[in-house]
Amino acid sequence: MDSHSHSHSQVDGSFDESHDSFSNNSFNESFIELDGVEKVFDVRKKTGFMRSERREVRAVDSISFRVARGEMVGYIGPNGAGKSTTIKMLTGILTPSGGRLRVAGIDPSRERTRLARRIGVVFGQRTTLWWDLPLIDSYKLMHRMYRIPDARYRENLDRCVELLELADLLDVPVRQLSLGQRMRGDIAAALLHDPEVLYLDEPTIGLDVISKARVREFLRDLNAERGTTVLLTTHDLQDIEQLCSRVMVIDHGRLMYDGPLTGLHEVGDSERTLVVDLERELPPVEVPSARVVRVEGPRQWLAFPASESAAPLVARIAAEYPLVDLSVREPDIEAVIAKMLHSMRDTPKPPPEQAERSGRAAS
Ligand SMILES: Nc1ncnc2c1ncn2[C@@H]1O[C@H](COP(=O)(O)OP(=O)(O)OP(=O)(O)O)[C@@H](O)[C@H]1O
Repeated sequence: MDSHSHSHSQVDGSFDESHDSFSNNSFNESFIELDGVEKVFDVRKKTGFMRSERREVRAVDSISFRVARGEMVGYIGPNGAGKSTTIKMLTGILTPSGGRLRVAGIDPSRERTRLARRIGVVFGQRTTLWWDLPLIDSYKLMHRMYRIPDARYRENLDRCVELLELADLLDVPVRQLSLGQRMRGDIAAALLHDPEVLYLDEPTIGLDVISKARVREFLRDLNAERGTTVLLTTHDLQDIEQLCSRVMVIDHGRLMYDGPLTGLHEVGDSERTLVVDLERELPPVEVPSARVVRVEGPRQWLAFPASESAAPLVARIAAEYPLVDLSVREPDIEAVIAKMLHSMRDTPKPPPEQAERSGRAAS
């Protein structure tokens, strides 16, 4: 998908009609387009009796990016960075204070209802399902609300029920579902009308390992089979690792990085941890490119660069030590972002070739 490289390069927030992405095919392919988009909230703070102060909160500050049809992109950042505000503008719930925004060629805030037929939204912390009704009744209501043709509705419902394992849950009132069951129910609800783009806000939050794996597998299949474009907000790095070839980092309303996850690890020098269980207590393992950071009896923790594969390291340890078991732990997303932002403040920008290779860090 070569056309994406054009969108990666535009991170300065300027909107220029003559920009190359408007004069070649990538314009037609890009499904989501933001050019210098801003959202400023006016916040009034009481400062005394009958007195208040007006303050501006720049939740989104001149953000520009393109997402091509069929891409799966992670949209991450610290709390309050502006992620939800961006998603709300993309769905048309909020109107931008400035800049230009298009989804499938539509201005979301002007034509919210028309766009609603083409997008699906899942908020991990809230449900779009009717709390007191059995799951199937919510789906029936959506069938009518979105005027989904009967055959299409049946087909989509059957598919979701099968892949998300909902058969036994359809007659259960939503309030009785577990978090993981409810999440699968919500994902199905967002897909009944065949949306071309799916916005997912924390889709795996609070789920156990098995439910997470099931949701991720479903999303991967959906993207592969239907070419659904996915924009994913998450605090779980494994969501990004397993689903997204591209990740955007936003901080204080600004786009700070746009590129592959490995590039993000490189910019921040982040580390993963290999936890090995040896047959018995031994001196710290000695292998190149990893260092032992903790030892507890036969168990040892080795830190290694997150941008590198664990496979050679594992092979080496398995060959030289009495290995019983192992697991790889990802750094948390907050730590990766913090390191990246820190290193960007401290070091001059990388030369363009390097930025191109390892993803783009924007100022
Ligand atoms: N309706 C509003 N009125 C005033 N300020 C707001 C409003 N909505 C969001 N903000 C502010 O805008 C900033 C960005 O908020 P936003 O919810 O988009 O962040 P976020 O990246 O989604 O954070 P989180 O990860 O915590 O959900 C924050 O400072 C927030 O307080």
